[in-house]
Amino acid sequence: MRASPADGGPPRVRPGPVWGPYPLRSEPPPPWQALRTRLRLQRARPLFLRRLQALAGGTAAFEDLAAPQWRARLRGEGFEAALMAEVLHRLGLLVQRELGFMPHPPQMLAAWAMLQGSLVEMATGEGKTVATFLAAASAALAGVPVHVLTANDYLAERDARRLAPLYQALGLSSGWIASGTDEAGRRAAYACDVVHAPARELAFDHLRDRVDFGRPDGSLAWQARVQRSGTAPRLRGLCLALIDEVDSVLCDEARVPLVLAAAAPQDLPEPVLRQLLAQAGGWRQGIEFVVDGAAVRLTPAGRHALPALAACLPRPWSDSRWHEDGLLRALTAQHRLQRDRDYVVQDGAVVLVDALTGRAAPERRWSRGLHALLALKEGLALPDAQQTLAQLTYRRLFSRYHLLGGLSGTLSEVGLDLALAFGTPVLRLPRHRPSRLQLGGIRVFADASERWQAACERAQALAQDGRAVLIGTGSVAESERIAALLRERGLRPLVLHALQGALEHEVIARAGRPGRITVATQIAGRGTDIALDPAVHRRGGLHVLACADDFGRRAWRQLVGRCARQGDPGSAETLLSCAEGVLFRRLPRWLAITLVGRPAGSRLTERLWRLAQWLDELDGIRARHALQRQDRRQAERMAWSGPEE
Ligand SMILES: Nc1ncnc2c1ncn2[C@@H]1O[C@H](COP(=O)(O)OP(=O)(O)OP(=O)(O)O)[C@@H](O)[C@H]1O
Repeated sequence: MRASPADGGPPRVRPGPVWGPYPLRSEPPPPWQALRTRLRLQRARPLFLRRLQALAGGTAAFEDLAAPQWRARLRGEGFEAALMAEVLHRLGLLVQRELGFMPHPPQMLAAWAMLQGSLVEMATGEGKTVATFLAAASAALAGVPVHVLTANDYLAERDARRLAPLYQALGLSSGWIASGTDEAGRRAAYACDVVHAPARELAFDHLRDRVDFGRPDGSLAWQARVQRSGTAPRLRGLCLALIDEVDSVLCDEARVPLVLAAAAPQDLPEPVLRQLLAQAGGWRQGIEFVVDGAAVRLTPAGRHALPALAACLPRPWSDSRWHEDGLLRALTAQHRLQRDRDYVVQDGAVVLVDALTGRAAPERRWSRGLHALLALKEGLALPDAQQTLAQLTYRRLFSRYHLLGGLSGTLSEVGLDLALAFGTPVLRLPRHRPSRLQLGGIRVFADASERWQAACERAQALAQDGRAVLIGTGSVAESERIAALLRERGLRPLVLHALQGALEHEVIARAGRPGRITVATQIAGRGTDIALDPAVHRRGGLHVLACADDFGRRAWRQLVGRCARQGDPGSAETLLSCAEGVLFRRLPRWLAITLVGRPAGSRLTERLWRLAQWLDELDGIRARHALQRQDRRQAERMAWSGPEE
């Protein structure tokens, strides 16, 4: 393991912590900290920008940063505005040499604000990758171990590979981790000054350290355990996290528990599971049970039928409470979870599809027998059961970092939520260049088939005109459906979804060509940078067709943000069905139907759709805070026993 900063005396990075051998913050900063940070940023911002301006056209060179006195100044003075302007200007010169463009002032401001403990909203396509590099390199020069966290393997690898020569030029080491990285590779990456990793991988490595060495509090007992084990912890502490698409990680994924599990013998006998599936298969939706959002509930008729069915099972499974619980799960497997929407079958196993990103998540499993029920439903071999070793949520993990920074194009909707949870303000930065996005409004259709037909017609017309088209859908199944309709018209769409994994970058590389139609789930909604062919640029750029019934406001903004990036031209329109998704769930039926056929620019449609999305977001915020409270209570209860973080 590489020496921690504490070995050579802790860097005096202000504001911030004294880095310990494996430092952890015991509690997240209080909410009022957000206000303090915001005021500090507001006060120092003019000075920072003036300094930056004064440096432009000067004789500074990025090679200066290799000199020990710059590192010493950063360690001693911390990330103060005047010094940071000097450092960031020099790092900008390095970016210019390696990538061919000078970072613009909002990118520099974003980097500085993150090092002050702020989250930053920068419009999609404004260059968050470079802003993150500027912050990561500055902190690494100060001797702080940096974790740059992304939503998935593809983005971690893409950014790490692209930025590696820049880190190298500064004499810094960098590494990256993906889901397939082996133990030695992980250890080598964590020993680097900057490591790029998907948030999930880092969280699991932290959990593994927790299981191997106990609570990493730097105490003598902990140090003794580390020494006895003969190996070192994988991570060098939770010092600075820079999270790309921070709202996705801290809000959308906040409710997904990260469970470190080991294989255990299957405790549910296969014949019992098969019987439950058969019983659930004979039940009808609306008669014996109803599907209510994500949950399945029994109707009075269903309850009435329970005792007779329970009696068919052997003891102890015929116990009424166990049977009801098992049957509800079997109903979920039979009727609520759908193949190619909620899960896919890969290499003879059921693989969960992340509802947010549309990506396959092989490391995630449904608990309490549901995964086994799905495998049997699909005629696959029964998977091993899992035993929980440790568990954690992203909110708990990231509240343990000494310094938390992050960027996203969509933060304003959740600014208050994040300030309350992490004590971090959200700084909104202006666009560097005015947006050339042409928003084509929203059209509502009576049902999904009508909408898909309209989307096909529109995509065909635009493709014939030499534009590139991106159609955003809500699921793998929807993507396949519209792709089939397009093929019937003699078109050859590219399809980007959960089943492709490694092919993702190839699809994205071709998506900006003239006449190209790409169909994608939310997989394309974040971080995807579609390079435009010059011919497409001349024709008006990429056109996004958002067929986004279930998209929240942020997911929709991210999808639309795939076009009109960095001052490019681009356009987008939204096609909704009032028979499903957020309009169906949140508006009375009669009201949703009145929106069908209204002109695309209708203010009423726009307002009602936004209201419906806002109600969904509000429910999400409530649920996240309830979970966080529960998480804290659980952690307090379990503090003595070890497995929870
Ligand atoms: N200062 C700059 N000048 C010119 N081009 C830039 C600049 N900064 C970044 N870019 C380019 O802009 C494109 C978008 O950058 P990037 O993918 O980092 O954007 P983003 O803000 O992360 O987008 P998203 O929100 O969609 O993830 C990239 O091709 C990048 O090379």
